[in-house]
Amino acid sequence: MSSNYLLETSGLGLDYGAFSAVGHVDLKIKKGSIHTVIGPNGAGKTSLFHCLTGERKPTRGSIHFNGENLTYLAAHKRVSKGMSRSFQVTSLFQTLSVRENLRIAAQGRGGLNALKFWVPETADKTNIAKANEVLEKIQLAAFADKQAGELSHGQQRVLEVGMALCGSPSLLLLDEPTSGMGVDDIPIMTNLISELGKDHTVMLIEHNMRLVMSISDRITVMHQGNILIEGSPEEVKGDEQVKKAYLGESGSE
Ligand SMILES: Nc1ncnc2c1ncn2[C@@H]1O[C@H](COP(=O)(O)OP(=O)(O)OP(=O)(O)O)[C@@H](O)[C@H]1O
Repeated sequence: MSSNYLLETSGLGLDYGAFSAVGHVDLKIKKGSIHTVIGPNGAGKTSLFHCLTGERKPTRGSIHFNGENLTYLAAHKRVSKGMSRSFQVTSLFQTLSVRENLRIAAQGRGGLNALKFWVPETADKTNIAKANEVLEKIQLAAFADKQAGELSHGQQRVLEVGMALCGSPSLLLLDEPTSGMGVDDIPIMTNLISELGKDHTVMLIEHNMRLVMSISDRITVMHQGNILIEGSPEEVKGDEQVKKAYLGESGSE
């Protein structure tokens, strides 16, 4: 496997019964890039994402990460290999402070440790330091002692990304980071992902075309379970096949 790529799939596919949600996907994500997967509704983006995170076992093909085959590795073991996905708003601890949420996420780096009540003092100091570092990065330091449930929806989505960052991932996987966000909050997420892209490899699924076109290094367009094209934002923007695939799509801007 070429060392240029952090993640490579080969012939990756996922069937739901007789239906192929993902056909044969060869996805290559370059180290240090922001790589976005787009496509019309039902194109198979989320199914592909779930194969990458380990939430779904692929029906065929392989996934190599850092040169290692982890096609069938459990989701929590992928986290310890350096793959981290954003949490869902529903998985935030609403009545705990923003800092506590981050500390718990940092504690969970080794898997299910997040749920342990007793943590050695030195490890806890490291987790608190990580939480504080991430607080700065996601620009929520001013809200550190607020309950997560008191944040705006947009800030909660930012906190989800922060929780994924607490795992110090080499690959950050984001599933529609702006979904449900108000238009005023979208630039905050756009800037955050763009900033994170400076020292992380980021793979995301996203519908907001303004965000996609402004921050992506590479874009993979999926259609009916397969890759239609992969290219730079400019290449994708002008592609006739892509326009055709999106015809009749109202979910994209
Ligand atoms: N659990 C499931 N069982 C059967 N079919 C499913 C299941 N999950 C998804 N599908 C189907 O697989 C296809 C791909 O769905 P998927 O959610 O991966 O697409 P998507 O590109 O993420 O779409 P969207 O942009 O709407 O989220 C769709 O036709 C969907 O109806």
